[in-house]
Amino acid sequence: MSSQPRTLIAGNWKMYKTEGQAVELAAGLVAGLADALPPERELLILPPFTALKTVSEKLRGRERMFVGAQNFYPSEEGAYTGEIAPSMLADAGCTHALAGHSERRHVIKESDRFIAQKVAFGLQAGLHMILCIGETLDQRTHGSMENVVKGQLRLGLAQVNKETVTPEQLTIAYEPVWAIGTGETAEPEDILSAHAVVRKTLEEHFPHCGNGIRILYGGSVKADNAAAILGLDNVNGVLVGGASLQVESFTAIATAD
Ligand SMILES: O=C[C@H](O)COP(=O)(O)O
Repeated sequence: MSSQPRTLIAGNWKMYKTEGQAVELAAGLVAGLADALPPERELLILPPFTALKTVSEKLRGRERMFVGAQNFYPSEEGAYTGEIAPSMLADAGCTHALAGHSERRHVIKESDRFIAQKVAFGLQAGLHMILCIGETLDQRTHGSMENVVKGQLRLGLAQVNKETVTPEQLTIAYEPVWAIGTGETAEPEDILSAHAVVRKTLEEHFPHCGNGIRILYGGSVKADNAAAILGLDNVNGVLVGGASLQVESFTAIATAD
């Protein structure tokens, strides 16, 4: 890529917020960030399914503000009780989606193969895909961070068309499982070393565009550590959970400098 990609500030609301609460939060973010979001940044909100449409309506017409889905099923339509298709997400105003979040890997037990299907299907359906990867505490203490990160990346990207994919379509989020929702943020050197592994693997996997694909950090990002994290090499944004659930903290993260 010739120009620097915009920094992505993403808020994953997980299974929080009723529709009314979600719209109130979205309205607060729009009011707080309409004039304050720095020009080189983009904001992405990932609400629960029931609030996608109304949150999208709140953000409609706002520059550099997007709505995404936390999950979907990789099929156009069909007898998949309880699931949702990318076309339905697009209909609700979604432009982005997650795949491989640690809670889906470890709680729902999604496999690397299924995650890979979602990444490829989501891209074909026109969604900007965010592939989440990251090691557990046990894997880290056994010195396996690098192998886990490389493996999840290679497997998760295995079905992506290497010739046609662009940095405008794909983002990676590195989220060490031990730092998610624990208040324990990775140290700068942990983030630097993991993101360097991700970058090198991306450059090997996608020789024509691996250097331009954004890499987000996620795991206990807060208003008081966001600026330092966003200033690190190979950190092109953050994926925020708990601190994205309040207007004040998420606004502070989105404007942190
Ligand atoms: O998707 C977001 C991550 O799971 C991080 O969550 P957290 O900021 O609550 O640690």
